[in-house]
Amino acid sequence: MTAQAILSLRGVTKHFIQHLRGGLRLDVLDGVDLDVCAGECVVLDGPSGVGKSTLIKAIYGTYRVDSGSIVLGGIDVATAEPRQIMGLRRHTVAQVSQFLRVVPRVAALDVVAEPARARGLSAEAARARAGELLARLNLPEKLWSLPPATFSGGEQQRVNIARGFVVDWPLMLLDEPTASLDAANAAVVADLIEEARGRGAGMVAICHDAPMRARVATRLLRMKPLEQAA
Ligand SMILES: Nc1ncnc2c1ncn2[C@@H]1O[C@H](COP(=O)(O)OP(=O)(O)OP(=O)(O)O)[C@@H](O)[C@H]1O
Repeated sequence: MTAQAILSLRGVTKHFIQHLRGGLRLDVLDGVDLDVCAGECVVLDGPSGVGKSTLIKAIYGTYRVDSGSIVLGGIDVATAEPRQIMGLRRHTVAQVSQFLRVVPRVAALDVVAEPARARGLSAEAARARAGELLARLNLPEKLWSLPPATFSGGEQQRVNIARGFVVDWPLMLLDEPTASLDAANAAVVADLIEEARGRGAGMVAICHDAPMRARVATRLLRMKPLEQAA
């Protein structure tokens, strides 16, 4: 691990067995190395199906990898116990996908404030920070007290983004965070990414939109499809 690396991957390898295709073996990641330092936003680059989401899910501890190491916060996610992964998700790493996992009957403002509350901020301070973010992301204030279940795709995505940025995470994993946003809101997300980088956050992102990618990426990790055995 280099001096200031927040995240360090070495030799990460992963395959899937596709049971619906007669147990076909699909090799997706083969020896991925990556260091992400404070203030960097590394964008994963490669064709559809190359393994970008798989790599993000492996870093977040959702997918187990076959071999290699994924070190963040002094813990190797590749071999960590579930409670260590939960600890990393509470203090060190956040994943922001394009879809909000809707919590029934909880107001949008509280959905956004919750990670800040979980990190010890008072209810008042967490809600104030949540409100600032929702306002910046142009979510009408009349929606803040409603559960997001019935919100449009773009409204839910903005709630999700606000929830991701409500805490100053050391590492953020962004999976198409602007996929259903208009240009004005996508620009706000780009600002939030830049501000988080300025605070020293490291980021790994998937971003298909070329102008957005050009704006946020400090570096690309080029991923190539693996040759599959016949
Ligand atoms: N849980 C799973 N079980 C079996 N195969 C999977 C699983 N998750 C992903 N795959 C397969 O692994 C390959 C890589 O998928 P992944 O979603 O990581 O690609 P991607 O690069 O993010 O693609 P896209 O840009 O289209 O989102 C695909 O062929 C996919 O079908």
